[in-house]
Parts: sequence; C-alpha cells; structure tokens
Amino acid sequence: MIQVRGLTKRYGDVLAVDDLSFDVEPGKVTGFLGPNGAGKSTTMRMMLGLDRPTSGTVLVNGRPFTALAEPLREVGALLDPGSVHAGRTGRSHLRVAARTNGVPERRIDEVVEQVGLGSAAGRRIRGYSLGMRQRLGIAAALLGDPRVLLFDEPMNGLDLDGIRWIRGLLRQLADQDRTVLVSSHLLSEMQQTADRLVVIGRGRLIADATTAEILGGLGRLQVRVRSSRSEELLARLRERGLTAERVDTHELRVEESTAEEVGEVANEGHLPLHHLSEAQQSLEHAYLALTGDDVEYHGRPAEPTPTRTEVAR
Ligand SMILES: Nc1ncnc2c1ncn2[C@@H]1O[C@H](COP(=O)(O)OP(=O)(O)OP(=O)(O)O)[C@@H](O)[C@H]1O
Repeated sequence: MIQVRGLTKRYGDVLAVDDLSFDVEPGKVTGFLGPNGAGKSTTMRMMLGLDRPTSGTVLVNGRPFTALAEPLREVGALLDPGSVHAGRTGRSHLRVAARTNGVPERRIDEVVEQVGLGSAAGRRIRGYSLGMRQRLGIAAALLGDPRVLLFDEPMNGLDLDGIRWIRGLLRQLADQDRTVLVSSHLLSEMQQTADRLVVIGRGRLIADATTAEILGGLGRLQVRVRSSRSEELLARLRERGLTAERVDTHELRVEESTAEEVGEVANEGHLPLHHLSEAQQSLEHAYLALTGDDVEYHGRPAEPTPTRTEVAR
C-alpha cells in the first residue's frame, strides 16, 4: 500500500508535483498516467526516498521509505534502466544488489529465471538490447521479493513481445496481492494494463478511478484493418465475439478492441494484413482534453490521425 498525501515538489520556479493525494492499493495494477513532464518520475522518486518532498508525505506500507528496516525487501523499483554499470554482467549486477541488501544469492537464479534473462545473465550489460536491460532492471526490482513494486515507463521502447511480457508480469504480481504502480505517458498502453488509473498533469491530480470508469468517460477504441481476405477475417473477428463491420471492399472496423487483438485473430487464421491501426483519436483527444492545460509540452496539433499516437510528446 502506498499513501500519497499533499505531496508537493518544487525545483526552483518549477512546481513539479503539486499537492498530490492518492492511494495505491495491493492486488491491482495501478497505472500512473500523464503527459511528459507531468511529474510521474518525481513522484516515484519521492516514494523511494530519492527526492525530498517540499511538503506532504508518502507512506509505503504505513511508513516513510527512509524508515523501512529492509527497503529492498519491501519496495522494488525500476526507474532508469540505463543507470547500470555496463561493464558488468547481468548476474554480477544482481549479485552486487543482493549483497548490498542482504538478499540470499539463490534469489539471483530465481529472478533471472522469472524475467527470462536466461544465458544473457552471464553476458556484459553493454551488449544488452533495451528489452534485456528492462528485464535486468525488473529482475533487480524483484530480488528482495517486495510487496510493493514501482515501474517507471517499463514499456518504453519495447517491442510487442516485450510489452506483452511486462503486462503479464504486472498482472501476476498484482494477483499475488502486491502493490503495483506503473507509469506511462500513453493512455493506449495503460488501458490494456492497469485496473486503476491515477492521471496527473503538471503535477496535479486529474483523475483517480478504475480504468473502465475513466475510459467510459472518454471515448471508444476502434481498430481499422485491411486484408485481401477481409471476409474470412470478419467472420473470425465475430466468432471471437467482437463487433466488426465492413467499411470498404477490404477494410473492416472493429469496436472496442486493440490492434494487438485483431492482429492475433488474423495471425491465427494465417490471413494477410495490409493495414492495422487503432483509430484512437477520439480517446487520445479526450485524454488531451482531460489533461488540457496541464500538458507541459504540446506536440503537433491534434490532427485526426488513425494511428497509435503519443500524446503531448
Ligand atoms: N532535478 C530536477 N531539477 C529541475 N527540474 C526538474 C528536475 N526533475 C524534474 N524536473 C521538472 O519537473 C517536472 C516533472 O518532471 P518529471 O520527470 O517528474 O515528469 P514525468 O511525468 O516523469 O515526465 P516524463 O514522462 O517526461 O519522464 C518537469 O517540468 C521537469 O522538467
């Protein structure tokens, strides 16, 4: 359990976190969502005692992080996967972390196995792909078998396999009744991952509710897909219980699904795809409207675009 109360952080003129209050409960994946610069990382750093609040408090399992007797056994975190000694092997990185925190060495094999690092654990980190670095960072977070886990943008830069793996892991951790907080600036990523969402913009709390409640209040997700065998695809999508309809000779629209799901259906039937996109502008626009002036950096104007768009990059 994490309890954030009146949390505020000021860096000179910048109010990075502005009077935030929310709870992160065990047994659920809580998404911490907000555009770039919203204050997610700063909040997580304060949860971990890496930054001092200007005012307000964060309690982890009822106590400030600094008062935890064995922090790594209570809280695990993936913050910046780049901040590791690249000359070390993955295993020696974990060994150092285990020793420093009084974690038995046998845990190393367990977490290497759990994150699927396999033989790569014996290789130097400098040769790791981004996905392997993320897995190593997650292995380190899991070392102390903590009840509370924080992941800062764990899906950044990962391919679909990596994202699906992380999603599964987060679910598994929550099912073990752990407290799981995962940050992202992409609504599309969080809607498939989180049970609850805490949405912030410019350091302020914008929404704190279940994902379904927040999405229900926004827009609906649509997938557009083109295939030369669209008739078969349409049948398979409907078989799966999805609401799909034809919009053109080869093009279909699928309601309330994801590109991932539609892609899987096509793949199962060995059907060729010529286009696949999440028509998400209404949702992303709604998210932008929700964060509104709280977006620190506006990117391109919000032209309707049927692709998976990042908000406020
Ligand atoms: N050490 C620091 N010194 C000065 N300003 C900072 C510092 N750390 C963060 N900020 C500022 O605080 C605000 C919040 O930043 P933070 O990194 O917490 O946002 P974020 O939501 O994690 O964004 P991103 O998704 O880009 O990481 C930004 O305006 C940022 O520039």
